[in-house]
Amino acid sequence: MSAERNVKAETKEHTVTGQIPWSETCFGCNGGPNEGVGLRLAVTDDGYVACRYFTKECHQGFPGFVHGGIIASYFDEVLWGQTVILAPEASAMTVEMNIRYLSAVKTGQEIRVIAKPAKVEGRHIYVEGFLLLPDDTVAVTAKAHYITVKKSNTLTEHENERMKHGEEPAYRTIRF
Ligand SMILES: CCCCCCCCCCCCCC(=O)SCCNC(=O)CCNC(=O)[C@H](O)C(C)(C)COP(=O)(O)OP(=O)(O)OC[C@H]1O[C@@H](n2cnc3c(N)ncnc32)[C@H](O)[C@@H]1OP(=O)(O)O
Repeated sequence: MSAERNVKAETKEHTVTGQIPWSETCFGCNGGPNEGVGLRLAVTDDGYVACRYFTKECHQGFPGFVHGGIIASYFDEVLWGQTVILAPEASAMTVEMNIRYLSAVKTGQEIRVIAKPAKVEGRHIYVEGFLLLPDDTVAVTAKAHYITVKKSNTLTEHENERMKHGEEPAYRTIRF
């Protein structure tokens, strides 16, 4: 496997057109006192799901660096966002994920996590993504495979109540 390390992405500004609804009960969405991750997923006009995120000190593995399991959570959440665009009437669960950690990600900095437009084959949704450091270095890449299930099989009435809908994205463009 080739190691495409220290590669800088060629970036451009993308227009944000909306935000994926988030849930208080989800570890990836909830950034409250229980120390969830707290990601907000923006949707761009060219079909990406993208997230600007300030990495938290409480998510350290090695001192000063984000734990690899937390980085996996960033991807599980952001790549999952593509499944919401593709199958809003369903809910999708992760069945496989492959992550390549190319460069360490420091805590206390703003990163961007991006999900490319997905490939769909029946119930199977395949999504790829990447994480950019502030200097546009591609630090992590990921591929995930989701399977759609009926929403009623995964969300309780209580969870549905705690879904947030009307929030506006915090930014109008995102560079990646
Ligand atoms: C807008 C909504 C908001 C919600 C807010 C909350 C935010 C949530 C954010 C969450 C974000 C993060 C998300 C998370 O963290 S999701 C949490 C982590 N993931 C899981 O726990 C999933 C565990 N798996 C299952 O529960 C079942 O397998 C599911 C329900 C997915 C399918 O079981 P079901 O009984 O329905 O279907 P089936 O068994 O007939 O299989 C169907 C097809 O799938 C294929 N297959 C199955 N497994 C695998 C595998 N491992 N690799 C490759 N392929 C696999 C299988 O061969 C078959 O293929 P085909 O024969 O059709 O070709």
